[in-house]
Amino acid sequence: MSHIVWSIAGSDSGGGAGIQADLKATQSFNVHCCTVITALTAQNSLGVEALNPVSTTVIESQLTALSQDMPATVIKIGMLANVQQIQLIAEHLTHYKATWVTPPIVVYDPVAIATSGDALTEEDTVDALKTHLLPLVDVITPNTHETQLLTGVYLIGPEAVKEAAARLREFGAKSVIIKGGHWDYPKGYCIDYGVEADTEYWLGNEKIQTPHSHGTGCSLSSVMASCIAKGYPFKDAFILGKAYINAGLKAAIRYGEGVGPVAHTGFPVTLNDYPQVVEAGSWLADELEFTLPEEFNFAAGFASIDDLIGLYAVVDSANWVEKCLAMGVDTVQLRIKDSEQANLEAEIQTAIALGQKYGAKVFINDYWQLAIKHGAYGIHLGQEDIDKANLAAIQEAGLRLGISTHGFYEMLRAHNYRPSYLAFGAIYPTTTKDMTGQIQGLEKLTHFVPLMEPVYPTVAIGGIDLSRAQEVAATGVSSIAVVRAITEAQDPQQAVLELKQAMTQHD
Ligand SMILES: Cc1ncc(COP(=O)(O)OP(=O)(O)O)c(N)n1
Ligand SMILES: Cc1ncsc1CCOP(=O)(O)O
Ligand SMILES: [Mg+2]
Repeated sequence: MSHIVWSIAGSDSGGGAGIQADLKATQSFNVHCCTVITALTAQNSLGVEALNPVSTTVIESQLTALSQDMPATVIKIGMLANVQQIQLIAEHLTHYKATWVTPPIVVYDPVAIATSGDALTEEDTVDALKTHLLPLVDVITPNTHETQLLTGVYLIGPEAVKEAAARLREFGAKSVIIKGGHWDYPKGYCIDYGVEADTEYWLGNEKIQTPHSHGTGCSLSSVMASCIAKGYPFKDAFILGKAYINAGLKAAIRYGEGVGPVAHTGFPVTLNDYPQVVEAGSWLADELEFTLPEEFNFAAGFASIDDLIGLYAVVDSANWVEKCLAMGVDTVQLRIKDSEQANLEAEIQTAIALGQKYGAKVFINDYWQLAIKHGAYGIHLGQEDIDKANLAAIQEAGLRLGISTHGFYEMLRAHNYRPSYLAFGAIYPTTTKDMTGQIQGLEKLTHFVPLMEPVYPTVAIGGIDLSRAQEVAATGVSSIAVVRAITEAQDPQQAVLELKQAMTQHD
């Protein structure tokens, strides 16, 4: 599907920030970017020489032309040079949000100061931003300085960052990301904070040492706008923005005598460029003095899987476990969702014993205590299950651990635990489980696999049948997990044979 992002921002004659950066960043994510230019800045690598704001009449004519023919999925706002511009943009956003069939999502990167330290507004715009613009913003992405300017909160530590984010939400911004590029806490690290609805999260990565960071804010918010336009959750959009910037900083070179622009290197393909999800119990969390929720324990590094996971059947009874093993399915998971089921423990025990009898890999979903008690080959846990399970006990017992992920945030979170495999889904719509809002699609799988497959076996799950197995396998994923493609097949044995064949015939 084609997506349109509008960038409402200033032109940077030096080509490193503003509209010029936005066009390169959106292009890297194959998103079409329309532009509404608010100022023609005269700047180079050494600084800003003139602002040259565009008149509100000219801005309005650009908005009118675009709104008549090319409405945006996401509107990204950067430099607004004066109060009149802020008011004009706010009026138009209000109108779009009230009248468009699909109201646009607004991403605001509050550009006030250039990397050089020069001001990028004609006057003090803080009050106008708070009154007119912030109530229309879906996600705001200030850096340390911009946060302090907008909130008056000095960011001396994690609690202050949270307080500043809460202020921005009081002004009306629905979600807030406070970028930590200018912090140096813990030393040598860059820590970012995000809050949306009732969830908050922290990301961290080692600082990339380069003077050439011009245009990072504009580029990051444009990547976010592109990913949000493609339907990615805000968290995932931010993670991709971070990874994009990290890769770009590593590749940045000097043009001119001063600060060079961040490089634009396409979709981030190197895991090392991605930030860590700061997980309670991890080293970074300890440094930031985050406390562990009670009874939570962190453990990383689980036993590896002996051979290929291959065709992975997910079934709801020991009887089906046996049928699958007899048919030559490589890996089987017992997934019983009714915890009140009378024979639950017996079913688990039988499934584990069958795995041993066939010398096969049998995973138990959810019931980690029973899996340990009866010596299962492995356990499969979802993201919510991780917080409740005793990971150290699973690790000590030597059981393999598979973790479900739905997107880039969860992928990085799961990576903290160094599990035995990572599952990604749902790839397609499925009737087996309610996955509303969590359908990943083949494109995301195509990005996920090369990032993770060098580290773990990867598993694709959700809506996969014979007609789709080949295209899924073509992503390089090592395993395909299915429920209905086997359990609802007219001839399950034939289905197993054909699925296995499709998995090897994708090249
Ligand atoms: C191989 C595989 N991948 C994902 C899941 C889903 O697990 P989870 O998120 O724990 O959800 P439930 O299966 O418990 O509903 C899975 N079971 N297997
Ligand atoms: C358990 C699970 N987790 C994500 S999708 C899914 C169900 C997959 O079932 P099917 O293969 O029938 O679509
Ligand atoms: Mg589960």
